[in-house]
Amino acid sequence: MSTRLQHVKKTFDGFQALKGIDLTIEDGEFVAIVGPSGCGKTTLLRLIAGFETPTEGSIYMNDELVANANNSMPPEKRNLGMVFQAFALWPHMKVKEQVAFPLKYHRFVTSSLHKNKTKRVEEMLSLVGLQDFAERMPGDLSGGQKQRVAIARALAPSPALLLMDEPLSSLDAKLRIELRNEIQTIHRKTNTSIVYVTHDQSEALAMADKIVVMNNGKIEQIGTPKEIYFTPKTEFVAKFIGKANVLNGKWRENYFFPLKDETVKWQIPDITEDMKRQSKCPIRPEQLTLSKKGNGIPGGVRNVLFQGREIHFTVDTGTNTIDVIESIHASFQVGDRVVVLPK
Ligand SMILES: Nc1ncnc2c1ncn2[C@@H]1O[C@H](COP(=O)(O)OP(=O)(O)OP(=O)(O)O)[C@@H](O)[C@H]1O
Repeated sequence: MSTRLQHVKKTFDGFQALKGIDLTIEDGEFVAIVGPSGCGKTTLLRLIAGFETPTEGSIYMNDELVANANNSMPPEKRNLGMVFQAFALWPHMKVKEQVAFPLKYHRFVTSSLHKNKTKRVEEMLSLVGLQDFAERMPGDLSGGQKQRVAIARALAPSPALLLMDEPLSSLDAKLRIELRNEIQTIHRKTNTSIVYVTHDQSEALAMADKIVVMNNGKIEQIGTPKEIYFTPKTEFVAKFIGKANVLNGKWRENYFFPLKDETVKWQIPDITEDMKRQSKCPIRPEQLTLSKKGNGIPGGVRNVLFQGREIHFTVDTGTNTIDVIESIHASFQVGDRVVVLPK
């Protein structure tokens, strides 16, 4: 199912939480919504789900108008599944009953799924690796297992759109990576459209077909993970996704001059015209290197963080700090005078 938001605004008691959102989620697409706390991610998801009504603008599902300021189709009439941060399982139901529940009550369940509920429950539990846990109660499951049940339950009626709000944020780091891989596999197998809200940019980069970066109730940029990472349109996107350095300087075509001294001239491709107009150059720490001398920005090493696979350096240029990621063979120490160069 495709979902389209057109000029959607949402105001709560005079506070504008969404300031005009235009977004299309194509059929089968995995869209991640990222942004800092309070930027409007959950509000956007709740509007798509039908828990909130837009103050202005329209929402369409498969070209059918489902919501505008005057009318809003309730959640149960939209063909959706939902998974939230809190596991929200019913405490008195066995795992298999939790997954069977929407097969009885979701209004879009096909008659074949409805007739073969037991088989569908088995299928869903094996999809999330819980085939041996059908008889357990939620209280006897770990956090990761609970979230797997919530995913199986949401997917059982085969919804056309799955909405996930920070589904992994209450799990520990190792489980997050494990379930991240599982959600991707599930997406490949089911091809359900997914809208996935997270404040974790690495989750979005790893999982999504398309990333929507939000800030302050607005969309800053929509793009593939590679587009967002390598060609951020704004300083906010560059810093929020992957923590780029944003250097000030002058541009002449594809040449960037980070200093007044124009002998320091770097050739940098693929920078958006927006950033050039602002005389800024977003550059990733791993795209930079340190040297004792050369055609770069001079500074002093302020901090050295050994990370096992790489070393993170912070260089103080007098006006700014620049982050540089080097291989473990780099041997600079705090206090060394260096120059920063593109690799
Ligand atoms: N029912 C409400 N009444 C009043 N203000 C609200 C309501 N719901 C959300 N807001 C406000 O709208 C803004 C956006 O909230 P939202 O929950 O969408 O942000 P978020 O990006 O999901 O944040 P987080 O990552 O912290 O969950 C916030 O300033 C919030 O306080």
